[in-house]
Amino acid sequence: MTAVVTATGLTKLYKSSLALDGASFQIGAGRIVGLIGPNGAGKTTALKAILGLTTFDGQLNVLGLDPRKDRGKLMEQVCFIADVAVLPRWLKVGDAVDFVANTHPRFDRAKCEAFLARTKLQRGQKVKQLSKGMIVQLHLALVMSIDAKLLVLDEPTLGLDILYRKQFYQSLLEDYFDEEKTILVTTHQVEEIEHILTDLMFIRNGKIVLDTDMDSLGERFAEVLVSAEQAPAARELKPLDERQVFGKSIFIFDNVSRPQLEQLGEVRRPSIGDLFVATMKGTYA
Ligand SMILES: Nc1ncnc2c1ncn2[C@@H]1O[C@H](COP(=O)(O)OP(=O)(O)OP(=O)(O)O)[C@@H](O)[C@H]1O
Repeated sequence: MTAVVTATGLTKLYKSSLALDGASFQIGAGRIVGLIGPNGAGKTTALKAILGLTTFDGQLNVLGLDPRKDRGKLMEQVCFIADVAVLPRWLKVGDAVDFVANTHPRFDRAKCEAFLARTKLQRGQKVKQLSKGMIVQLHLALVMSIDAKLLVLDEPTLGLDILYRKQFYQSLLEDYFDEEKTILVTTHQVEEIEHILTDLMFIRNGKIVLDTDMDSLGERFAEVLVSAEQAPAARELKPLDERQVFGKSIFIFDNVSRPQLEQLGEVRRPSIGDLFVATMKGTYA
């Protein structure tokens, strides 16, 4: 695997909290990776470290560069949308497009115009006249039109309606992504990105607690719908989680043999959301 990001023992200590606690992971080229974690888990901090926007301890290599030393060079190949994206209130939509077209060598104006045509945004509108979601739409149109090797998205669809969210992920896949590009995305709306991810990382208290590609995830984890009579036998197999639905139990198992599970009931792959809830149990205890 050609690694685009390699983190080893990534640690970030803020005054009173350990945001990253020795996190280690690798992201390969041509992957779409979801970094998923509860509030305060360290997602934004990890992204900031990757982008050279914060100091940290440990080793980090991004596209062959050290984000601490080579931020300028890195920015030529990386694009980023923050969850707190800000554009000047006086800026007109058309001027924003012109500005990026004039300053970024990898910006494709025609692509940007095509993205904007799918929104209600008008060239003459000022940022202060736009709704929250429309500002995000403008930001996404600008960033998705830059041909970057690594695209980092921190909660990219925050404040967007469901129609646009679906459209965004679809066009991320169809119009942006190719095997030369890598996307790292954080979101709390996991069910919406499930179908586009090639890899999944769970982060909790600054540590990576799950790091898997989606194919292996389906082999390792299983969800089984079990009748009340079979439930005690299922519990014997030490499930990760159990929840009740209409008098039946749904169990999630980690690394239990398929034939064994098939005797208990219908086996399927758990959704990322259910796996997340099962893995993160006790987070707010
Ligand atoms: N500038 C800062 N100064 C001090 N502590 C910080 C700072 N930024 C983040 N933290 C702390 O670091 C930890 C991780 O924060 P981070 O923003 O990385 O979490 P997150 O996973 O992105 O959370 P969320 O899903 O809520 O956005 C939290 O405990 C937070 O309080």
